[in-house]
Amino acid sequence: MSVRGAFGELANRDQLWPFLMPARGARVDVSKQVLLYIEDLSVSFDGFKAINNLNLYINDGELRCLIGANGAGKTTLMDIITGKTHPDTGAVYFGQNIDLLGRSEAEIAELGIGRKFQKPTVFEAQTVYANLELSMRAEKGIMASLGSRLTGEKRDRIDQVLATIGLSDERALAAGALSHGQKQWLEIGMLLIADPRLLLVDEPVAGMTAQETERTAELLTSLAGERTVVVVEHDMEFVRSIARTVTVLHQGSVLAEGTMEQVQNDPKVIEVYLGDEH
Ligand SMILES: Nc1ncnc2c1ncn2[C@@H]1O[C@H](COP(=O)(O)OP(=O)(O)OP(=O)(O)O)[C@@H](O)[C@H]1O
Repeated sequence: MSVRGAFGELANRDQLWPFLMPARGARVDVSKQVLLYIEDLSVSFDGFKAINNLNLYINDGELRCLIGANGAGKTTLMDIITGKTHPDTGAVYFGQNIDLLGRSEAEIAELGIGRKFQKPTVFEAQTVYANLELSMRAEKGIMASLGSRLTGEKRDRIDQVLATIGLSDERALAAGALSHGQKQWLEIGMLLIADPRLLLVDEPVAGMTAQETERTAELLTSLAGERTVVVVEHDMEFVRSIARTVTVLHQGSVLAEGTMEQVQNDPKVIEVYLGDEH
């Protein structure tokens, strides 16, 4: 399923004149229903293969969970997708037409790939609303941040995101006053402002209460469909509650893939990862 192909002159033009770019995500070719192609990917650190000939395909609109023991390569994989780490070999395509390798982190974010790190990094002294407003201004670039006022459309967008993340009633609260779970949702909201096509979420429920975990499951499930969501998580109960397809990474490669039930009963997985739980 090779996706190497002509990237085209148009894309080069877009790089030169970003203001000519059509609406975000509009150019991503998902005619084969696959949003992310990762093929024959490898990267070594000091001779150690953190990613080892990895092949992974994420369908457009799906909610995929990545699991794997410590050091399996999950973070490194996210780092490669988002342009933070450059692989030694392999291909990473966004849709069939956009080669992500060689692009900067900023360019990849611009293309509609948002990443949520484990620790929330909201602006604690600012209100929930102001945090969302700030990400909108950052998103729109320098021109928008030169003292321009929010238009009605932008305010509607913030209201919409507040409703999605369940923080409409907390809009005037300082972000620092939110619970840990609420901060995580706010940070997801800050990513949603940019309307990403693909959302990469690292350990979203670590440190959350049971109720917050449940709410996060609902949130991520509701985001899938319209967007594609890839979640890295260690909490197996949570993974069970949200995942339709689970990919198990081990030593930088895909060890197994399928429903939670399938991977749970896969002897290879039991041996290397879920053994203790069984
Ligand atoms: N920049 C780096 N330099 C050297 N080694 C690295 C670097 N980044 C990752 N590694 C190594 O690569 C391996 C894979 O690490 P990675 O962080 O991707 O695993 P992970 O699956 O995310 O683990 P965890 O669940 O603990 O976060 C580990 O052995 C790690 O020590």
